[in-house]
Amino acid sequence: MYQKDSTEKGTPVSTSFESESTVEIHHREPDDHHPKIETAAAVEVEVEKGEKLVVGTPVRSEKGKLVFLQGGEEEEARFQLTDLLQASAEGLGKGTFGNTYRAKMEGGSISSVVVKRLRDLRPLTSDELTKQLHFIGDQKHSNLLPPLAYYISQDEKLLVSRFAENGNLFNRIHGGRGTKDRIPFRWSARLTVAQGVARGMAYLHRNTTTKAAAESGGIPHGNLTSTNVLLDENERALVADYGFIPLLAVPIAHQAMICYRSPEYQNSKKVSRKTDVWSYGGLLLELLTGRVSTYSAEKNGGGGGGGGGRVDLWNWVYRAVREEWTCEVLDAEIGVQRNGVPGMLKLLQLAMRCCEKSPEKRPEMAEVLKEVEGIKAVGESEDEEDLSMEQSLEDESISTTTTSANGG
Ligand SMILES: Nc1ncnc2c1ncn2[C@@H]1O[C@H](COP(=O)(O)OP(=O)(O)OP(=O)(O)O)[C@@H](O)[C@H]1O
Repeated sequence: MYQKDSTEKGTPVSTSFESESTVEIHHREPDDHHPKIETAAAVEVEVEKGEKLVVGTPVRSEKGKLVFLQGGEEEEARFQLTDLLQASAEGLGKGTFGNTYRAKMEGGSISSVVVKRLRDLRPLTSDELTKQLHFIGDQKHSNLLPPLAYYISQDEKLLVSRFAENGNLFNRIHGGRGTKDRIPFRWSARLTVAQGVARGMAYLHRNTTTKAAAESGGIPHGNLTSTNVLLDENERALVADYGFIPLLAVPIAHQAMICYRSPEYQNSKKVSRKTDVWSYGGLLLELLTGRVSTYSAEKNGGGGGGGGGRVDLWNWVYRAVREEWTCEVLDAEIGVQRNGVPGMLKLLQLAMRCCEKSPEKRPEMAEVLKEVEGIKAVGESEDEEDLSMEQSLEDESISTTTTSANGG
């Protein structure tokens, strides 16, 4: 197992696992406090006319081994448990499930993977846990980051996924503001991210078209935040960490979604497609305003300082729209791209609809996707014109400032 439990970002941690041949996962009969979780194994969902998706695959009993999930087979040829054992690890942070590390492997054709130590799980049987992990692994879309493999032993429950080269969206939006290290995050790139996230989310929701599937627990996402949207080497948005809420112990699950909690979630503590739509609206507000919601700032170690970066995002934007200073809510970094402003305002309106207090008034993700895909980014040459204007505005120091997540 990991010898040192450090969550400090960038702290090298030596890794070594104990090889174990048996697994002990709490076996407990369901009761009122530990209700049985419906797993996905037997659920068949009609996703489109004539197309059947069988969610959940039979689980092989492979205790104490690195088990590759569907789609991880390619990696199976590229790295094995022994490679992970020898990897050096760097703490990336601590999330709802526990600590997350980047494991850097020597040689081999895959150099880095991310390892999550799952903590505070519900008392699940081994079967329930692995079925849900396979169910999550079965979700395949180019804007999702599925886990590649898992490892379960007496002491450890590890989840392995691809390392996203460009980190998370929170840092992309807020990182390096006011410093020379800031890499501007243009409107067209933000719109592409918004569209990518909508595609990934609409895909997840597509599979909840039957009651049985909805109860299977794999989806909805349940914890969509800007730290759970990762960016690959081409800055493509990858939605991560979906479908885990049903695995978590109840008090821990209730701590999730701290950034983008919808009003009804605060009362019912139940995730749904509509709580996801609210979270997506929150994500759009963060993308458009460059502001950090007070809640995510707290979660991410106080980021968002420096002159009004931290706000109660929803109330602030609602007030702004009511009082007709709409354009002023836009992040100055994109607000100067004048040709893009109509598209930005359309996206802002969509964000507001996603954040309707009443869940029934919120659109479904499929509708959201259609709308966000209908918004066109400005052409590159227009972008360039805007940039020269932006430079002069920057000189007058009008940009809003925030700081990066995790103290970065
Ligand atoms: N596959 C990955 N590639 C690159 N960075 C990652 C990857 N997975 C997680 N991270 C980053 O590692 C850090 C810790 O992630 P973790 O999922 O443990 O917590 P979180 O996303 O901050 O919070 P929560 O789990 O509550 O949503 C975050 O900054 C996250 O963006």
